[in-house]
Amino acid sequence: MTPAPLLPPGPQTRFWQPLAYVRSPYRFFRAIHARYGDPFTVRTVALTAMTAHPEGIRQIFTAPADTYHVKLPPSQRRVLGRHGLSGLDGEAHRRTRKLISPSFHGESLRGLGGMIHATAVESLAAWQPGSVWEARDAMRDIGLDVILRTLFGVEDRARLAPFRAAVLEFAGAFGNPAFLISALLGIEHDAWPPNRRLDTARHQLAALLRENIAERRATGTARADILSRLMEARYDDGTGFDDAALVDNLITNLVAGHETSALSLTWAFAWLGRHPEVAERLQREIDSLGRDDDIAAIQALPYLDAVVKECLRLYPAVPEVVRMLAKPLELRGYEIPAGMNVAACSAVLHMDPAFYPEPERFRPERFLERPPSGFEFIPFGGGDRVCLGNHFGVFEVKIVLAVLLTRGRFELLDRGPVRVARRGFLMGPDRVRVRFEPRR
Ligand code: HEM
Repeated sequence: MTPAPLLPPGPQTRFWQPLAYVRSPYRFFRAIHARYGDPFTVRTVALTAMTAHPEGIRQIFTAPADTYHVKLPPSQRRVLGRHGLSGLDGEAHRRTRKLISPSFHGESLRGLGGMIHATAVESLAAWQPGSVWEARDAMRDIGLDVILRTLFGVEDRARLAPFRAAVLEFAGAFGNPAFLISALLGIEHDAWPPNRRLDTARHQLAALLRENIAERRATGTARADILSRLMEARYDDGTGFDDAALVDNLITNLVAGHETSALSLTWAFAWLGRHPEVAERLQREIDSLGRDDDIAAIQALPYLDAVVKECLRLYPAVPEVVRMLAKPLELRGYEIPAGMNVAACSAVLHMDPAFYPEPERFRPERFLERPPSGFEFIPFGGGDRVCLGNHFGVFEVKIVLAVLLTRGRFELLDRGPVRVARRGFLMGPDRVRVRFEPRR
């Protein structure tokens, strides 16, 4: 009989761990790391060997692609579909990513700046002076409108309403706690109400997207949005995405992209309201531009860049980046067997005083004094599956913040200790109420 492999140390309890993980992954990972060292083994959704050390993270992110495979659980397939990037692995993933990636980077991204700017300006114009809003809701509305314009290409006012309703219903269905709990428990029946609500919502959204695609195929209208770019993209053999792949990739990006950016913006309000000295320095830098529609100038502001990174560092929306092993992997002296998961733990790495002195403090200056390496700062994951929207997300957050701070004044009403809450699959700040006054 072959001996069981020696895994990194970790607690032995079976039931307490998933519960503690679901309640607060930050507290859970930090406590276990402090007790057992690095790497460590935990039982979250599955048995997982984790590291928060840059060397271990390098080993995970630079391993050959065939070290890992993707097995989307049925609940995730229900949300993302069968033909989107997240469900692919190996060569199929590499090929598809190569085809999609240019639409989210470089020239294509620069072309989207005007749409994001217009979305932020229109949202702000609708707010009443003195109104109080929950930052998460307001930022989510902006995030959804950004998606509708940049990804789906919906600009026509008359068509916005049904699209917005379909996206909101779909986002509500996959973020519904009842759906998340049933997904964790493996309840997959089509007739189960949370599953049925999700299927119906996805079906309606997909129908609108297919209609939009068919119209473009018929009229051949070329536009600056991402859907147009995806429709024009070609593999080396001259073929492109069929409708099913277009729809699933648009929906994948909607799921992966709308709430993550909105949570980063919400964190910005939570932190700036508690740190007036940072808010003043940022305001001076943004005001120095004199206008808020010079997209290239906004992107080049060093302090704005540092503020956005510090918001991404403290409580990363995805506290651990997981890979499923198809082959054994050497992780800091341990051989982790195929079938297990490995994970890079940003929740612990981003709090390591060796890289981030006084890690609990919100201090954007740290990114100007000592920019971290790619294995010391991982809010977007890394390696072959690094977030497809890493540039898009930061680009969007910077434009929206620049517009809001140029045109508005914001007073944070909830100034107590920072509290973090689960937001579906993600983590984000709890209760960030803000009072708005126009500046000009
Ligand atoms: C601040 C905003 C965002 C954060 C913090 C974030 C974070 C992440 C993380 C941690 C991953 C997993 C990466 C890995 O496994 O190594 C990921 C994957 C992904 N993200 Fe993002 N994301 C953000 C914005 C976006 C946006 C705006 C989009 C698209 C519009 C997007 C699309 C995706 C996609 C498609 C994947 C899967 C990539 C693949 O499997 O190849 N994300 N994101």
